[in-house]
Amino acid sequence: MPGIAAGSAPAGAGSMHAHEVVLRYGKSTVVDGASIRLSPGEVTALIGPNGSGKSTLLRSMARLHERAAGVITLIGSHSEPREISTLNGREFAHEVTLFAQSHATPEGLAVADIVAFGRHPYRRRFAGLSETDHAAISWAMELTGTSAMAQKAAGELSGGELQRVWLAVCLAQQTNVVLLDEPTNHLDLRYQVETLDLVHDLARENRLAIGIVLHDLNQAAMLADRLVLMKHGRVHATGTPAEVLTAENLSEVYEITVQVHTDQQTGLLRIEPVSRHRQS
Ligand SMILES: Nc1ncnc2c1ncn2[C@@H]1O[C@H](COP(=O)(O)OP(=O)(O)OP(=O)(O)O)[C@@H](O)[C@H]1O
Repeated sequence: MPGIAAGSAPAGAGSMHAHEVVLRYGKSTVVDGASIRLSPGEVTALIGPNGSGKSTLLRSMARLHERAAGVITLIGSHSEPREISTLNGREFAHEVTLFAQSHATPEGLAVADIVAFGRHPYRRRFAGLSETDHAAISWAMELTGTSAMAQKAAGELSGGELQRVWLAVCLAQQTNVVLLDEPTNHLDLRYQVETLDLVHDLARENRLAIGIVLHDLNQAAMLADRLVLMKHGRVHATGTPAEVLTAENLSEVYEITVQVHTDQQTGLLRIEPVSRHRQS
């Protein structure tokens, strides 16, 4: 995937603040008073064990899960802070996109037509794609390495290829806030690294505010400016990677022994869970 070219990229400078959010499935509370702030130019990673509430929190920030309590504020590129529930659908879709963990595959549709879904918030009823739409679609496909498969049917793609197509749909939407739920799932080593590099560049070069769920703590240490470590629906720790990725925090949350050291060559934190077979 190539680096980011100017032109079709979003303007940047949006941000989002979720405050004391409570989320439930039926009577069961799965997020209990969590707060998270996404700032322009920064990658904020949500980490934590399975079932700790990361995806549900992200979905509530995308207005896909109703809140039982809490406030989520969006600061758009040129506007005052607004509670996200007060924006109409089109306004919200201009500001926030979500890369979800699972999608129904539109088997017969060509990749370019799927990426065009990302332009939906900008299109008038029955109108074709504008030049701006085409430019945004090409930009998103180039960044995600999907241009060469533009005319292929979705049903002919591998899981990882499809994953990149859905990422292209999000980018074609050209929002200032980007929410990504495990975008490196199913990707091979090359596309894992390239996707993380892309996320980094989108934050740095386009000043997007990015919230990303990651399971791989070494990827989180490499990519994130800020981390939110969750356990049982609550924020256990938040701060820079050095503040959050301590052996103590990780052992408490994952309930195993974890070693943390700084790689001498890269200066990055390396997190290593210790197998019980290696413990003396
Ligand atoms: N559709 C659902 N109906 C009922 N409970 C659900 C549903 N989806 C998730 N949950 C529950 O909500 C809690 C939080 O789930 P969530 O998917 O947000 O966690 P997560 O931290 O993203 O997990 P993972 O790392 O496994 O993706 C879990 O206990 C889960 O069982």
